[in-house]
Parts: sequence; structure tokens; C-alpha cells
Amino acid sequence: MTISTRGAAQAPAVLVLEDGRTFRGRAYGAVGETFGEAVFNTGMTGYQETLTDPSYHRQVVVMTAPHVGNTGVNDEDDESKRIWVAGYVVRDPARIPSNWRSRRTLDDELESQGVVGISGIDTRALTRHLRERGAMRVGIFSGDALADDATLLARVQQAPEMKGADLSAQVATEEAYVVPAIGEKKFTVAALDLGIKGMTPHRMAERGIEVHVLPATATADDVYAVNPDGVFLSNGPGDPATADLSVIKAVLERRTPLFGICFGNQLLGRALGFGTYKLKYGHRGINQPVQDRTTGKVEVTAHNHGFAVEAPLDKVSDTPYGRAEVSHVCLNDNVVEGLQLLDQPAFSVQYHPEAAAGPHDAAYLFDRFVSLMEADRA
Ligand SMILES: NC(=O)CC[C@H](N)C(=O)O
Repeated sequence: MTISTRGAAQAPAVLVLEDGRTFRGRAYGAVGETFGEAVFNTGMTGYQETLTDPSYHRQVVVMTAPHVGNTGVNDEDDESKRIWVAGYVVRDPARIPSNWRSRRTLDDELESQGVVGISGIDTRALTRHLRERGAMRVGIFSGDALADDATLLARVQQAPEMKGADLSAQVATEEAYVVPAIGEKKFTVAALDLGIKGMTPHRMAERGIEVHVLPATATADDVYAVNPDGVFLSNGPGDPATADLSVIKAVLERRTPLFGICFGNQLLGRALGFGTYKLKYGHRGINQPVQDRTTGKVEVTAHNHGFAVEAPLDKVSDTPYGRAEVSHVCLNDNVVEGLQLLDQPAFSVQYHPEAAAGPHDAAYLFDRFVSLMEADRA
């Protein structure tokens, strides 16, 4: 058992929002300074998956769950090779992790990976502030980085914004790699890594798909070099308005079965001619209600998105690649959560059917992708 000796003994830390609101607490993880976009995640479980989700690159994540770190850090649940969040904000860190898989404490893991965090602040007040004012830039400062409030505020206001940020290439693999099919191989999929989570190729592999994960900079020639039955567009950080759409357009031209998740949904939307916009504070958590309008069924789903597609909910749209419609919608706020083309085998969702962490209600979407590839072959 590892007992954290820190907690209240930690150095003072301060969190400064770009509108000047300030919260004082204790350093959690590394001591130092960090900047990013302040966003809140409402998941009661799954902090290890959250921390290692590359889509959180350059974001400071505020956990609304008041007690974080209870199950420590294990060697199985990482979604990528490292922690990506730019900073971490918790109310009450667990000092004694308790789980049969736990190998390290969360604060030790944050410290060893150099992730600056803060604990002991009123995360409910901070979340309500972000909900009312919207996601905004933030800084966390401790140790030598502490200074007077005006100096810290000026530094936060100089940090880069999320709008306009082109980040996929910073988090994606540089080299292509293959995730083999589990059991009999039935299909080959080329997956564009825009910030992919490890569970996603695994969910495909479980269905007999050999997944060729390609760098974010892959060209259409790279995609077709693997002779794919289908193409997959991953999740990823940053503003979808900055992404290059040439590969997606080439795939749509050739009518290859296409499935996208999250950033992938936004890029498919943009390739179809829809806009994307920044939500006020985004959807981040594992209990978001979504309706699949193609079946009427409601599913509880995992989300992590700050941008969304702007597409008409009440009519079929004509696009350069045929008719398209909104297939999924969030029941909390009517945000577009999925798109499907009616004249060719392409669809996408704004949320996370790979469910790491999260409920498994949306796993059928991987089966839908398999069905499209089967039909395309027939
Ligand atoms: N998880 C994702 O793919 C996030 C997509 C995009 N960066 C957003 O915040 O909306």
C-alpha cells in the first residue's frame, strides 16, 4: 500500500482564471506553473483514462467528483503513452489509494510526469463559474512560480486560446503501426490518428478488424496503400476548423466505408460543408444522454468535446457527397452528436463508443461500421 505523505502538507498553489477569478489551494502533483483551457469533467470514475486521453492536450481539467485518486494508478487503464492534460484540479485527493490493481498514487504519477495540479479548492464554485461564463484560459502556479495576482493574471491572458489551435500532429503517432485483429481477421481498416485513444483500435480488433493506425499527416495515398475495407477518423485535441480535409474528401470521393469519432465527426461535418463552432463549456463526462434518431433509442454515453458541428436537425441536407442527416442528438441541449450520409457508407459520432471510461451503450456503432464494410464487400 502506498500512502501519500502530501495532502495538506503540500506547498500553497493558486489557480487564476483569465477573467481574474482566483482560487487558492495546495499543489497537487508537480510544483510549478501551467496554462491551458479550463474545462470540467463530470465523470465519477475513469480519471486515469481522462488524464491519458490525448484530446485533453492543452486543457486544464477540473474534476467535479469531489474525491479523486481513490483507486490510485494502475498499469492497464492508460489510453495513451502519457498524461496529456495540461493541469489537474481536484477538491479532495485520496491519500490512501485502495484497489487491487493500484500501483502508484495519483499525485506521485502526476508529479513524475511533470503535471502541475491544485487541490483543496472549491471545485463546485469553479465549475459553476465556467458553466456561467464559459470555458476560458487558466493558469495554476505553485512554488517559485507564485507572484502577485496581477502578474499571474497577465501571464494567463497571454496564454494561447483553444480556438484556432491545430494540435493533432503534436499528440499523434509519428510512425504507422498495426493493431492485429483478435481471432479471425475479417477486415482491414486505416485509422487516422488525430489523437487516438488506445481502446478504439482495440474495439475494432475485437470485431476481427486489423487496424493500421496512421500518423495525422498521412495522405490519401498512405491510406489506400494499406488496401483498407474501411477508414476510421479518430478523436483528437484542438479546433476542427484548423484541420486538413483532403484525406476525408478523397475517401468520400471513393465511397470507402468511413466511421469517425469526436474530432472525426467534426472533420466529416466540415468535409460535408457544415460549420463547427465552440460550445460555451462543452460536454465532458460519462453520463450524457444521446438519442440515436435512426432507431429512436436513447443511450448514456461518454463525451469529451468543446466544439460541435452546426447542421440542421430537422431536415436532410444536400452535400457535395450526397444527402446527409443528423443521426444523433444530445438530449441535454440538442447539440449535434452524429452524422450519417444517406447515399454512401459514411457516418460519425461526436462522443465515445469505445467507452474508456464510460458506459457501453454505444458499442453498437462499431458493429454498424462492420455492417457497412460487409455490405460494401457484397
Ligand atoms: N475528443 C475529441 O475528439 C475532441 C474534439 C475537439 N478537440 C473538441 O474539443 O471538440
